[in-house]
This record gives sequence, C-alpha cells and structure tokens, in this order.
Amino acid sequence: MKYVSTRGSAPTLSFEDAMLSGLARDGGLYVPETVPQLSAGEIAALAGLPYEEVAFRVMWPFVGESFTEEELRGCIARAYAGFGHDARAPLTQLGPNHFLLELFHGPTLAFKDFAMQLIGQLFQTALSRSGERVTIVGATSGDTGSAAIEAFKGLGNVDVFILFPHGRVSEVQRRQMTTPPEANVHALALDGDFDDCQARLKDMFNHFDFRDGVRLAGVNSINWARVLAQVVYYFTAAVSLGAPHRPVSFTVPTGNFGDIFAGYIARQMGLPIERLVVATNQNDILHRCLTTGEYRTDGVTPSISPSMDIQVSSNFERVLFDVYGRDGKAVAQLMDELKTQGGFTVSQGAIEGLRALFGSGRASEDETRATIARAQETMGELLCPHSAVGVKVAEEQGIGATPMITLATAHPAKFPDAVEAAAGIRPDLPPRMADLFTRDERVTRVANDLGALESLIKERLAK
Ligand SMILES: Cc1ncc(COP(=O)(O)O)c(C=O)c1O
Ligand SMILES: N[C@@H](CCOP(=O)(O)O)C(=O)O
Repeated sequence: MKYVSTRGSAPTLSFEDAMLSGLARDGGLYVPETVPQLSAGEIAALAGLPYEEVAFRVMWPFVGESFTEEELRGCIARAYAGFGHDARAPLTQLGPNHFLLELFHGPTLAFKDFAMQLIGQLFQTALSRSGERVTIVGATSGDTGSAAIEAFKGLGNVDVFILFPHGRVSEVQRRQMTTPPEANVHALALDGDFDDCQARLKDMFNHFDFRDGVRLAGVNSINWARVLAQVVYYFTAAVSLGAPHRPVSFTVPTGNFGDIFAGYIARQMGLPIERLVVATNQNDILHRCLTTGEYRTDGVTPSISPSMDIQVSSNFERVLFDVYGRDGKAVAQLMDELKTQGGFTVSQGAIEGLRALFGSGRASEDETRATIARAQETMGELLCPHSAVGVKVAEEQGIGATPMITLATAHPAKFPDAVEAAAGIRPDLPPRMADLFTRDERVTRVANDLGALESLIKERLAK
C-alpha cells in the first residue's frame, strides 16, 4: 500500500513513512493510492467481535509491509487496554432510530484517544526499530493536544510540543496539557486562535531546514494514521445496527474534517453509509461551503464548543482531492488561493460531488445550549457542547427509517461550565482525574511568530 500527496508533487511513501512524515513535502496531505475494499461477507463477519479485532481487520489492508501482523495486533491491544468501557465505543439510544456513539471513554475523555493511543504505540514500535528520535509538534483547539501528551509523555525517543490558543480552551483541556510533569512534554499557549496554531505548524513543516533539523513529526489529523484509526468505530457502530444488511447514517460534529473524513473512508471501503452529515457550530465555513460552493474564511468566533472553533479545515483538502478527480495541481491552486486570498470557489462539478457525499447543518450557541438542556430533560443524556451540535443537526436533518448515529466526541466533564450553564448539572470528572485542579501547571506563553517558535523549540531540544 502506497500513499500519495493531495498536491501531487511529493514522493510516494509507505504507511510508516507517511505516518512519521505528517505533512507531505509539497504541503499536501497523504492519502492511500487506492482504498481497500471489505466485501459484504467480511463486514458481516465483524458483528460481535471485540473492538480490537475489528480494528485489526479494518486497518491491516492499509498498513502494507510497514508493520507485521503481530506488531499491529500488539499496538492495538496496548492502545485500547486503558479505555474505561469494554466496548471501547458503545452505542446508546437517544430516541426512535437515533443513536449516540460514545467516543469519550479513553484516557483524556475525547475521541482523539482512539487514534492517538494507537499512533503512540505505532511510533514507539517504528522508532525503537530505527533508533531514531523525533520532535512532535501539534496544534490543538483543546483535545488533540491533551490526547497527544497523554500518548507520548515520558517516551524516550520523542519530544512533544503542543500549540494551543491562549484563553480559548476549557480549563480542563488546558490543565490536561499543562499538568503532566514529564520533561519531554511542552505546552505552548499561543497568542492567536487555533487556525494560527495550525498555520504555524504547517509553516514549520514547509521550512525544510527546521523540519529536517529537528526531525519534525506531526500527530494532527494531517497524519493519515490518525484518520485510519478513526475509521474503525464507523464499522463497529454500523455493524452493531445491522450493517451490511441495513444501511446507517452518521452525523459528525466537525472542525478539522478528520473525523468525518474517516467516515468517508469507511463508506469507500464498502460500509453502507446512507448519509454522512457535517455538523458545525457557529464557525460554519464547511456548512456554508457545501451550501454555496464558496469556501471563505472570515475569522474564528469563540464558542462553547471550542474544539470546533476552526475555519481552515485541514482535511477538507483530502476530499477536494477526490472530487477534483485526484488532480494535485488543481488542489494546490485552491490551497494557494486560500492562503493568499482567504478562500476559493469550488467548481460546479466538484460541489455537486461534495453534495452527493455530505449533508450539512450548523447549530448556533443558543441551539447548542437548548439541545444540552433538552437531551438531559427528555433523554437523560448529558451531552458535551460538541456532541450537542451533532444531535441538533441530526434532528434537523430528520431521523428517517435509516438509523442515524451521532458521534459523541467528548465527555461533558471536559466542558463543565458550558454544560452546567445549559443543563443546571455540573458533570464530574472520573475519580482518576479528581486532583486535576490542584496539580501544578507548566506552560509557556508564545507569540504567533514562526521564527520565535522555532527558536524556542530548538533551545528546548538542546537542553
Ligand atoms: C470534542 C470534539 N468534537 C469535534 C471535533 C471536530 O473533529 P474534526 O476536527 O475531526 O472535524 C473536535 C476536534 O477535532 C473535538 O475535539
Ligand atoms: N479539534 C481539534 C483540532 C485539531 O484537530 P486534529 O484532529 O487535526 O488534530 C483539537 O481538539 O485539537
């Protein structure tokens, strides 16, 4: 299995090299050359299997010769052993034909743990084989950072630097990033928003002297391995509701487009997904784009679902690559317009392609709060604000004869103030995190300045 860049002019890589590279050297994102198929029989055979076995069967065709079967199975087993639910990603029912896929039973209480715990294991396996040391730099609006720190803290061959937007993550998210005492972890609070953090990260990847000098690696969903690990729970959820004999639909709270892109890959592999719905908060660039064909950034407005406060949605590039007929030059041109003019117009053919693939909707702040309150009162379900955006949009789309599965992407206790304000109930953190608010914090405030960031990282690495 080989991986190609969405901008068409970077070297083709193996799974392992694509994973360790993060961003392609032409600025694009890696995608598989072809998407492996699972037959209806193979999908039916997933029913009733443990999550780990489904994970192996879904991911193995993508891994090629990068890892042995034994290595991949070992990584999967270790990745999910610490999850707080036997099913790993259990389904609960919200109403007639509406289900919630709980993705918050991992160590940092967000869906990011599914991929991050696994790639922590895959990185360790690959790096201990090669003896290499890498510098991971990640950009986060709150959850990727804490999941990455949890997965990589204390590892001997990795340093982790996480850029988060100062003052724009919840206190729980911030403390998850700033309280781990391990010396290889560095939390950096950047003066800017998440898009600034992600832009500086991409600048570092495109600055080859720095990139090669520190052996830069990325664990955001620009990394294909992140997306791949997230494909698995689409299969477990769909199969438990009758796939492949019965189609299902998914609504996905969306920001950087990684999670819904994983659903798109599951559908390409043969999973019968009828509707795949993008749910955005008031930072609704994706909903606007799907509605109007114009992808235009107009600044991030902070919301009560801060992890989705994103306007430059990285993985959208991956789906643009497909709807533009895998024309890397056309994608490079669009991304250039995005950088220089703040947006682009999607061609008629491509927008029709996108609309055939995805539905979309948005939830305002009031709608999100009202959904949290109503879900608690009528369904007994305390939702985090991101999951509430999903539930609101799913309901608005109409729950029909096909089961609708909304992804619950984080635990409500990560956003206690917003949830309490909406539902009148303050969600508790699990007992293992009870002392989070009394632990010492370690964080460096940084300017939104590439040169200063690179110098700081190099200084820290030299110590
Ligand atoms: C809780 C939560 N929900 C939803 C999202 C959006 O997911 P994606 O960025 O993959 O679209 C994020 C951030 O990625 C998140 O942390
Ligand atoms: N919402 C994310 C933003 C980064 O997304 P990623 O999936 O590309 O890592 C976060 O919580 O950090």
